Amino acid sequence: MAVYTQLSAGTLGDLVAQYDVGQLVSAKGIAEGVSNSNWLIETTGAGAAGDTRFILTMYERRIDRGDLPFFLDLLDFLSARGLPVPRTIHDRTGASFRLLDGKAVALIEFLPGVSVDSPTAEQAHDLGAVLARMHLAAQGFSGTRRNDLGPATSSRVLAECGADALAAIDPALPRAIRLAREVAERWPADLPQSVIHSDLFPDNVLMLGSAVAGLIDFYFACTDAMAYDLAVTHAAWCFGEGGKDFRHDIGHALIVGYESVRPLLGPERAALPLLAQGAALRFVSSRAFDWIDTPAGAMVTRKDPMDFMARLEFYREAGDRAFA
Ligand SMILES: Nc1ncnc2c1ncn2[C@@H]1O[C@H](COP(=O)(O)OP(=O)(O)OP(=O)(O)O)[C@@H](O)[C@H]1O
Ligand SMILES: N[C@@H](CCO)C(=O)O
Repeated sequence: MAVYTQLSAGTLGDLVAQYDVGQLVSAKGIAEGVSNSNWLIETTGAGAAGDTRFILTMYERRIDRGDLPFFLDLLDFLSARGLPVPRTIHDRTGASFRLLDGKAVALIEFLPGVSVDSPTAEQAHDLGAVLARMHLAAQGFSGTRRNDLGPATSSRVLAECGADALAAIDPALPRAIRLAREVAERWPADLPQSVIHSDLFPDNVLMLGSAVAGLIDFYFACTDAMAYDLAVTHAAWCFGEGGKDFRHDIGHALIVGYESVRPLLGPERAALPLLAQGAALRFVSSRAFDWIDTPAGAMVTRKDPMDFMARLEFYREAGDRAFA
């Protein structure tokens, strides 16, 4: 479920009329996603581009409205540089978002493509290349945003969850408290940075055949190490069910694809095993926090932190071998 707010046809029609996109034809709630409400909007089309399909997003929670200009300007910046990123449709006054019943809403370009559960090596190679192109392009973006989900945060969040609450999820989970502290203490501070996506899971990538057609959901984008973004993507894409069954072919293709555009520096490559552990802990901590925070009967599917504990243990044990 990801339509938290019901909007009447009249409200939607009035909203769409604020944009030069033609008249509202239909609006369908999109089930995927958990953070925001999303609708697929169809219109009669207008304006230079003549597009008739759009995504309407209502920002429900977690997103600080002060960050919206950063996220939406970033989409426009990357799209204008030829990256497969949806641009923001600006309203007739030029604004990239509007307020509706006190909540921010934005109309976003619709991109074709489907999310894949189990990528091919070709898809992983293209994803790596697109990620590197995005990093290089984003170095020219003037906005900055601190990563508020870095290793120090993971460590603090897990400690605050507490060993007892973590053990209630799984007896092996409290160990994450110590591991997160150790990773945070060893975290490299001087790797080259750009604006990174930092949440590039399969559900945030739209594929057409073996090529990436869209990168979406930039709402965790922040200024941080490019190699960390590669490590997040590696952790998100290269494992089977439950974080088991590492797929070396996918990891290899991802890194080769990335380096076909932007070769890694020596210190970046050397840091990958640690960065991947930090990436795994980022999702262990946010998932554990959400698990404890979400009542069992809530209509939101809780994501299992143990899927990323399995990845963490793999990266600890495999070291450089995971990135060969
Ligand atoms: N620009 C786009 N073009 C085509 N489809 C899109 C676009 N943006 C979003 N979608 C569709 O809407 C779904 C939900 O979007 P998204 O993942 O951004 O949801 P969310 O609730 O904001 O994020 P989260 O993944 O954090 O739950 C996506 O899975 C995709 O199917
Ligand atoms: N992609 C994340 C959710 C957003 O932080 C996860 O799978 O835990």
